[in-house]
Amino acid sequence: MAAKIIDGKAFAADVRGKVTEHVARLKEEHGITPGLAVVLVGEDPASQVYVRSKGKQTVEVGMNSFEHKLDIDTSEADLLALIDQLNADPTVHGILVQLPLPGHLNSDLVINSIDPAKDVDGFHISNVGLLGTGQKSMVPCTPLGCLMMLREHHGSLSGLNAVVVGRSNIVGKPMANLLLKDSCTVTIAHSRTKDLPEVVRGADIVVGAVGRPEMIVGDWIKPGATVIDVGINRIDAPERGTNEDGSVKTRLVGDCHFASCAEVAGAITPVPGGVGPMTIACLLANTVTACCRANDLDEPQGLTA
Ligand SMILES: Nc1nc(=O)c2c([nH]1)NC[C@@H]1CN(c3ccc(C(=O)N[C@@H](CCC(=O)O)C(=O)O)cc3)C=[N+]21
Repeated sequence: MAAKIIDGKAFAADVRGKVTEHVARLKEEHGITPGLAVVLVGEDPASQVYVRSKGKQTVEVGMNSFEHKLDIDTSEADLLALIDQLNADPTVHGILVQLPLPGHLNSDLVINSIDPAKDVDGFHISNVGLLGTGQKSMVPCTPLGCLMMLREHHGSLSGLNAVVVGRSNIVGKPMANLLLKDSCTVTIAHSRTKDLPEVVRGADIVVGAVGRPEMIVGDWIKPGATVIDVGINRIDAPERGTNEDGSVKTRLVGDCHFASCAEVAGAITPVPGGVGPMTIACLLANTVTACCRANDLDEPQGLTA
């Protein structure tokens, strides 16, 4: 195995350390405690795990965590009323509505009702437009985490060929905008791209965000390229045996086939332990950034795009 493994867990711990220092300074020098509100509608088990993890880490870095758990059949009006209340609450600097929402709720409408200044996910159309035009915005957490790891590994990204595989609003598109802003030559590819392997072979930086388990294989990777794997896919792992209830055990894999990619790449992020932990760390970083902006204070260095 040739590639350097980029340790997202360690990197995330480092980001949380910086966030902790900033939070302490905001408290001491200004008497302000940043606050993050997380809204979860319904009881999806995976979402519950993420929300718990976010709340725990928010408290660990010294911020206030406000969790709002709503019934699965909550009406759109009630959800919008809660968001209005959080928008108006001066102790809340960041608002995250856990996605996906139940089908009867219009997620575009809900997300766009969040005050853009508190939109720590960076999903509000106003933040999307600001990022797309190179203006100051809230930047989506997953692409921001990927960018931080890429900058740390490469120093400058200027002139590098980046291929983003996946065109989602939450990862692919904002990732492409951030890479463009750092002067990469950017291609957004996806599952229907003609001759996708050949397109990926041209990349110095490959970002896998297509949501298909282990689709990107070593044979597609240019020797020495950096591979950032955003995918989190749970697949059956019969080699691990069965659970007590007789169901087959599972494991997490990325969108990149780790073993074969790692033989060719110069550096690669693992799954788990890569992009995932950085996503939550960047959510905390965005909350501090939002808090500083709301109070006309200098923003933390190195925690924004
Ligand atoms: N409004 C909104 N914003 C989000 O940012 C958001 C969301 N909704 N809905 C769900 C997805 C998913 N997501 C993850 C965050 C951390 C890990 C993470 O830390 N994963 C670990 C462990 C994974 C595990 O063991 O299950 C890892 O990759 O190492 C994964 C996934 C944020 N999301």
